[in-house]
Amino acid sequence: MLRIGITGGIGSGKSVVARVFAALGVPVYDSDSRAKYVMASDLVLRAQLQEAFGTEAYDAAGQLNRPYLARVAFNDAAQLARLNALVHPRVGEDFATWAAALAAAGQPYVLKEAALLYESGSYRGLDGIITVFAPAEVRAARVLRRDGHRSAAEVQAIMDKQLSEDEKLARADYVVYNDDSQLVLPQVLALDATFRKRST
Ligand SMILES: CC(C)(COP(=O)(O)OP(=O)(O)OC[C@H]1O[C@@H](n2cnc3c(N)ncnc32)[C@H](O)[C@@H]1O)[C@@H](O)C(=O)NCCC(=O)NCCS
Ligand SMILES: Nc1ncnc2c1ncn2[C@@H]1O[C@H](COP(=O)(O)OP(=O)(O)OP(=O)(O)O)[C@@H](O)[C@H]1O
Repeated sequence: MLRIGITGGIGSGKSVVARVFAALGVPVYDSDSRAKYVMASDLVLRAQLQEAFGTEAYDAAGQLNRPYLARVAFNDAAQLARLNALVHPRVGEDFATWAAALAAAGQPYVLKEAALLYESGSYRGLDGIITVFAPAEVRAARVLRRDGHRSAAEVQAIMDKQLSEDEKLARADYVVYNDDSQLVLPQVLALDATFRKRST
């Protein structure tokens, strides 16, 4: 079974593109939401996050305090590195377990969707990477429309913590253009055929 990564900067549309693969029956691992699930359910990780970022890392109901962590981590490279070092290895283990079950069930390929495949090093365990491309100004406008609670400066701060589009494009094995220059569906169908063929 192939393990294919799908990445792209904030607002590139990787979740939208991943949903098209999912509609074709491809299992998709959503690293963002799995990271949040692991941060909420893994008691060791929870204790480590509270030790690193204070008890405010969780709210009174025991839920992850995302606005607090976003403020702390997206404004300070050292704090973000600390958060990543605690969370990313656990997400890696969670993905490995998830993918092993699907391999045993005979899936030809699965997708791992993550904003940070290169930055987190998790590209190393994958058989190919798709980068979803859209220019920075288009991505910023989409995120401002989607995330009402984030300011333009906050979106820019997140972009500054991610690899540039140029670098992601240079390192990608496959690219899906989601900048309105091409239709997405034919690009996804072509990749789906490629991966099914590669897996045989
Ligand atoms: C800091 C947290 C709690 C903020 O949550 P919030 O709901 O406000 O934002 P959300 O998760 O939707 O992130 C917004 C966007 O920021 C970007 N982003 C998320 N984590 C990171 C990071 N560690 N480094 C750079 N960019 C990031 C992504 O493009 C993401 O879509 C959350 O992002 C988090 O737990 N991040 C650490 C875990 C992680 O790295 N997740 C990403 C893939 S594993
Ligand atoms: N081609 C498009 N035209 C218009 N809007 C789009 C297009 N592609 C995606 N969007 C919208 O842009 C926003 C960002 O897309 P999406 O959530 O898929 O991005 P993402 O890459 O997963 O971002 P993040 O890193 O924040 O998770 C969404 O609201 C989505 O509906």
